[in-house]
Amino acid sequence: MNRIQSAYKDLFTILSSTNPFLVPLAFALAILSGVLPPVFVLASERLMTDGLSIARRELAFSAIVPAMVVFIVSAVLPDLLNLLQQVYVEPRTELIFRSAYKGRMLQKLKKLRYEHYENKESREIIDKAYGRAETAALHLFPKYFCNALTATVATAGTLILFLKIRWWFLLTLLAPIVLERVLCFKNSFNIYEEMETYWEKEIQYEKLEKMLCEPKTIRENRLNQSSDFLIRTFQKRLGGRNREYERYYFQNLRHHFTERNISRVGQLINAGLLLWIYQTGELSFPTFVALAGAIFTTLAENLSCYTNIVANMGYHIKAYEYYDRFFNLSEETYGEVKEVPKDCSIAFEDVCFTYPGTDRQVLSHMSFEIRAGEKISIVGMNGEGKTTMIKLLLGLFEPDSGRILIGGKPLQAYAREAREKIFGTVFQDFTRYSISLRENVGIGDVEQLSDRETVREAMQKGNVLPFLERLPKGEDTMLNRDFEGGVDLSGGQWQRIALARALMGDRPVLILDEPTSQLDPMAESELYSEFAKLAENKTSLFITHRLGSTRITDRILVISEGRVVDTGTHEELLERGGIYADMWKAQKQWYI
Ligand SMILES: Nc1ncnc2c1ncn2[C@@H]1O[C@H](COP(=O)(O)OP(=O)(O)OP(=O)(O)O)[C@@H](O)[C@H]1O
Repeated sequence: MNRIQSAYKDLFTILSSTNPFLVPLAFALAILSGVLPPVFVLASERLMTDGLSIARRELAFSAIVPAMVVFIVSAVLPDLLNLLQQVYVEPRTELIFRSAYKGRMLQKLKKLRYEHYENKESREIIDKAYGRAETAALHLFPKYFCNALTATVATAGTLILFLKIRWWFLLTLLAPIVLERVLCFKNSFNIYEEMETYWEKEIQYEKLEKMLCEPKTIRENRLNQSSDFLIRTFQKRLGGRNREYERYYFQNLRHHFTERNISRVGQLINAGLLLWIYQTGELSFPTFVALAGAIFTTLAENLSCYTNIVANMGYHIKAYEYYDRFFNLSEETYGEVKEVPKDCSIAFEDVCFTYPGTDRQVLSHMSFEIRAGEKISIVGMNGEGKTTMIKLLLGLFEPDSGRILIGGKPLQAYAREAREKIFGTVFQDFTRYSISLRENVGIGDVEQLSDRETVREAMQKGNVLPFLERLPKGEDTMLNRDFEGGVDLSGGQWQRIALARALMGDRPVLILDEPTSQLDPMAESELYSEFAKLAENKTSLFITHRLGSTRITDRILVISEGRVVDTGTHEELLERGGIYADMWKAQKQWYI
């Protein structure tokens, strides 16, 4: 109950701060829509009474006109009010909620600890909250709130007409629907819980479906002729899920059937009671017909609408639980040190790390030191922990034990603004933003985004200029084909843009994770010969599988099983033998 209250408080605050007229308008429409049904019952009774009097020539025909007008207005107006609700209030509210909720959630996403994005449980909370909160809000208002208001007014108005005949109609009319809804209320939560258990399975086929629509996948599928196999896999997953739905609904069919018919039986009983009273001569024929009609129409519709809302509200309040849990997810924490260290030495002291939600220790007592300004290659076989080590160095994850020091201070000691200015990074799976080329580079340091000279300098260092000249609008060309006139680039060209982006802001630590994997031999060779200049005055970490390239750095760290197992220059490591020498021998035979 408290959650419903606070949800509504929040919704009304959002709406009134954006459009102060929307809530009063929705209230007015809802109340007027509720007043009209009992008026319709009265008008139809009056119409029949007057009609019979006219037939008996007791009244002139013109006497029926007022009742006829009220009858027509009360019959037609609800549809018009409903239309106004559907074409104005609901879409307008939807837009307001979308802006408010998306805005808030994006702000929270920005601050969230990065580890939540790679953690299954947190991912579920994020996805459910992000996908459902807005829909839940829209159901709570205007749908449920206004419909409940209309139904309450309409039901109360119609019940008064029955109470004037017998007080106990209050019990006989309400008891069946209350009983039905108590059962449905309980069951609607069960349906929700049932659906929750299948969420993971739904994700499995939804992700595959999304993948099947992507150009990258379509291209590979055409070549491998794997489309049919993957479509069959998708259908198998979807079919399995549908069978679970069917089984569930079949199991509950009898249950639903019994529940949903309690109110129908109640309607018949109440119509019988009304007939019994009519037989005593206490009711006129028009009153009997109008009220009997109300039992099966006005009253039935409004009571069932009202109670349906109560039943389904549980579903949407559950969505708010995810919304609350999302906002309770922990955020990045920062320290007090606001200055970027002058001496950007790096030290890992006995660092251990296991990804949240997994058992395997990926970094195991990792220790090493890198002096300020030193250029280091990091090598090792696949899956040994190189990228994980970088994620910890960037503060995306925190070690389970041990310390990471930058310039002699723990990483956590630095304030956000300082930490953001320490690292320039190119990840293996860098992002290809659908914005202009200049912006793609410039967002490496947003403060300098509008400084064309600085952005151009970074482009030059990243070797972007040679292909920039060939683009239709030069550096203002939109990249990716999501926009009209957008241009797609080759993998290597994108990689050069990512490198230029990392060079923005002249950050003291440069981290390059496989930066040449997509470059042609000429561009790769150029990057190696330019490396000393690119990394000038910077502490640099260069993760690579191309062992020859390690000679551009001062020293190599060899990573195996989550720790540094050897360090030295290319020549020293070859002489000493070991993992590096073995990897070099294996690779050399194909190049020399
Ligand atoms: N988000 C994650 N959650 C759980 N385990 C992960 C996650 N990311 C990586 N791992 C695991 O951590 C181990 C080390 O991965 P990492 O990416 O650090 O290796 P790497 O040395 O960079 O490999 P490569 O040379 O192939 O890039 C792998 O076994 C991988 O499966």
